[in-house]
Amino acid sequence: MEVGFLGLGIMGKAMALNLLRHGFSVTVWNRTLSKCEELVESGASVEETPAGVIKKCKYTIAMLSDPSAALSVVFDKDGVLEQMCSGKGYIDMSTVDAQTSSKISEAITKTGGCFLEAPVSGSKKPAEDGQLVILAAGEKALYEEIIPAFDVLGKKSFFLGQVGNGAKMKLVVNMIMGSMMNAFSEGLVLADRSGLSQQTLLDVLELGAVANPMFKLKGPAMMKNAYPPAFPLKHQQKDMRLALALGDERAVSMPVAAASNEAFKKARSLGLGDQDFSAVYEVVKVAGSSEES
Ligand SMILES: NC(=O)C1=CN([C@@H]2O[C@H](COP(=O)(O)OP(=O)(O)OC[C@H]3O[C@@H](n4cnc5c(N)ncnc54)[C@H](OP(=O)(O)O)[C@@H]3O)[C@@H](O)[C@H]2O)C=CC1
Ligand SMILES: O=CC(=O)O
Repeated sequence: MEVGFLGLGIMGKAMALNLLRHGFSVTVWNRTLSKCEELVESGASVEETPAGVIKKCKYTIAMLSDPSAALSVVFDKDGVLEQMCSGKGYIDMSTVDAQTSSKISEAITKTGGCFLEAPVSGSKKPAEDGQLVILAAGEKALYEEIIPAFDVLGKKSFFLGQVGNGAKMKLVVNMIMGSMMNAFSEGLVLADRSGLSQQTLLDVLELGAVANPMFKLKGPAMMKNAYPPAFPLKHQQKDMRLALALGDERAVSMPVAAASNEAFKKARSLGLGDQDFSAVYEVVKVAGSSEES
């Protein structure tokens, strides 16, 4: 199967490499074209524009940073729309809001092409291992056609109905994840300031009802103040912001998420946006400084 791939950041690179490893013919494009080199060494072809990829491939997947990137790659000069037509499918796996996704869907559909949004749950390692959870919505026929690629990229795919539902589900999940990361950071600080071992806290958490892979994976590095980027903090803050906007729209009060968003914003203002989202711990540590320290 031949697929195009737009966006070779942390996730896109891992996903495109995975497709190549599983025998797919992959044609890539990235805004910073030099990032395509590693993919070429692994057997990918390169095009110089998104339009070039669309022209060449029946199916094209995008994995871009945020709504503005997703829109720009579709609507700008040399973008997706210039070559989109009947018989082609565009699958946007970026995390964006439902409005952005719907705008892209309408434009693609007007050309006669098919659109699927398919944001993913799971970070760098699940992307490398083909263990993502795919939250698809949009054109059901395209979903069925692209399943061979989803089977390589993920451990489970959900089809959630009309465009927007995948985006909303992803934002709900990441709103919970961002709030959990803040609560976890506060727990690490509180344990430390109470004279308790943080490692023992991790061991206790692991055995109880709130055990989860995120605490287990991120905790040891956080204890060493290390935040190698798997899920960049700037993207987690974008997801909190978009989830809060969804809450505004639906009149859902979310004080926990709002407080977590403030902590991520503060972390960004301190220059931590490109670190892993667990770097919010740095903000919580400072906020948690008592008058005794
Ligand atoms: N990392 C993670 O753990 C996860 C991330 N996601 C989501 O997946 C998406 C990608 O994440 P990730 O790979 O981590 O992000 P990165 O920041 O590593 O990569 C972002 C990609 O978007 C491209 N890009 C940014 N702005 C533009 C623009 N204006 N025009 C064209 N291309 C642009 C970048 O190109 P360039 O190289 O030129 O900068 C790069 O290819 C995001 O929506 C994120 O929220 C979802 C699940 C997990
Ligand atoms: O969006 C991030 C993730 O880990 O899922």
